[in-house]
Amino acid sequence: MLKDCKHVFKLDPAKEISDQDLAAICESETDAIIIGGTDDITEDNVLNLMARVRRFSVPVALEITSTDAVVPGFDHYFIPAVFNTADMKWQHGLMLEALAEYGHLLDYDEVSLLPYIIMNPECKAFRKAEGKVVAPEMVTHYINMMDKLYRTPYIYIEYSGTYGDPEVMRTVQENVSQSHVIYGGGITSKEEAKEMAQYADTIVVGNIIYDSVKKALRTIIK
Ligand SMILES: CC(C)=CCC/C(C)=C/CC/C(C)=C/CC/C(C)=C/CC/C(C)=C/CC/C(C)=C/CC/C(C)=C/COP(=O)(O)OP(=O)(O)O
Ligand SMILES: O=P(O)(O)OC[C@@H](O)CO
Ligand SMILES: [Mg+2]
Repeated sequence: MLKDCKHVFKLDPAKEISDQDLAAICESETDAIIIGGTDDITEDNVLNLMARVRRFSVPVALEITSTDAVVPGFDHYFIPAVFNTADMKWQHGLMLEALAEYGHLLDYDEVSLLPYIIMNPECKAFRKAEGKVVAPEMVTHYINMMDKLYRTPYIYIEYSGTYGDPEVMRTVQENVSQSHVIYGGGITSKEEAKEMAQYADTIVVGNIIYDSVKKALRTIIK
């Protein structure tokens, strides 16, 4: 689903957003909405946000971070897999348990793996997924492993909450051959969006929505 998307907004079901701001986001020229977050994700808040976003025609996907909060009716589902983790449960262990329990309900055409390298050690997702710090000289090796050996469909370079290092993204771009690169983290302006869009196929904009919808809308580059 993200393969045709240059710009995506990520909405957090645990955060409040007014109808007016949500309409501005959903009626913007963004290519898609992902609903997802790390903490306090419940069936209720996912269902509520999905129903509100569904009033608009923008495609909407769910990033599953809790098996208790999987709601039918999304256009697509993403399952995160963290590659720089100290505990493989965050790469495939939880996924395998979920498949053993719920696999019979899955339509694999509507589900994609979302492989992450989490670069910001301060972010919630890094802490939750027991991240291992990635030294700049290791970026190439992660990319070669994921892109050329695992041949993952996507590689999500996650700086959630902080603006990333363009040199790291340049290294990613120079080494990737087939994976679709997603960049997310700290984008708050058109200039930052343009800079990261040079290196990534898709850029994801999240937190700024909750500080200033006006600024968030300016990150849409076409
Ligand atoms: C209808 C249908 C599809 C039914 C399917 C039935 C079903 C339940 C199938 C199960 C599917 C499955 C295999 C699920 C596995 C789920 C699982 C537990 C995966 C592990 C998730 C994981 C690795 C979480 C780690 C954290 C992480 C990478 C989160 C990603 C999102 C992210 C980075 C958000 C940004 O953080 P944020 O919360 O915004 O932080 P701030 O507040 O600081 O901004
Ligand atoms: O919230 P921000 O920092 O914009 O990051 C977007 C997204 O990559 C979070 O998963
Ligand atoms: Mg967030």
